[in-house]
Amino acid sequence: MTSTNHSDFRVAILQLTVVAHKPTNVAIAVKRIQKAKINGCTLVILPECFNSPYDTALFRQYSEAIPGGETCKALSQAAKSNKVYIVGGSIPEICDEKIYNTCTVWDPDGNMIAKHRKVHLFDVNIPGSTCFKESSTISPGNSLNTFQLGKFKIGLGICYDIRFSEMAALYRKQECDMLIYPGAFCTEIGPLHWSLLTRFRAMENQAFVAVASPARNTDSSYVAWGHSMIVDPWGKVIDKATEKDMDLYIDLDFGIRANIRQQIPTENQRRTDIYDTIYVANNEKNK
Ligand SMILES: NC(=O)CCC(=O)C(=O)O
Repeated sequence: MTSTNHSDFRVAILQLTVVAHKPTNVAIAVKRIQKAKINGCTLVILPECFNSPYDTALFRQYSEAIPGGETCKALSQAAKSNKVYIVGGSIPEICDEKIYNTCTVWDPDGNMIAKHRKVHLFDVNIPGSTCFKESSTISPGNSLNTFQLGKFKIGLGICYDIRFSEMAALYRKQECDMLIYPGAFCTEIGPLHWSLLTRFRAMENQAFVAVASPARNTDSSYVAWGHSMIVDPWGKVIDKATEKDMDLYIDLDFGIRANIRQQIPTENQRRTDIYDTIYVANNEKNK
């Protein structure tokens, strides 16, 4: 479990305050990306719905084409002028009249190198707490998506996607070194599940996991939990934010991932003969 002072690269998680005015959200993101670059970061991660309130009634109004819309143009330019990789949180995307909750990834030349549409939509009904039906306006994505940062492979999910261990396991199977989930848990569920899920996905997949939330804004209809964080492959929280508007800059040493995979080699110890039939058996039963 030893760690060294070696850093493969420095990552920034920008916990931005999201307001109703889209150009303000985008301008603030661009400024903070520049600041992350000045602080030596190679990869910058933005929160879920960083250019729009997280509100089903507003997603269509805020939506834009990818990659032709104004937010993508700003992210592409910011990546290019600062020579950084950007995981652009998520934005409401419009395509063929459908709306998606979509994350874009930009390389230091300003090229879009990946795009992930939220696969699992946040439809929950907890009486007296949280009722949200993302599927009332958002359509789900149907694919898993990764990108390469040098020799490291990174898998993408958006918020509610983190609850589905199968998705993370598939990324593990694709040998992802890190998983990134822009997310906006609410203040009711966040305290119990946000950190737990992040640590669990990191520990069970022996990968770094970063979650990036908007800052808490009590003026918005949906109040985000905040507490963006990054967890190492042992499940240890390397750094975390409070609920406030703030940025994290974290050095990542991927050697630690090789260590845990060697020391606790669960990857080679899987009894797939027993449990990989779990859904097959269910499907057969339901026929
Ligand atoms: N934006 C989301 O998907 C919220 C997910 C969430 O709060 C959860 O509890 O899961």
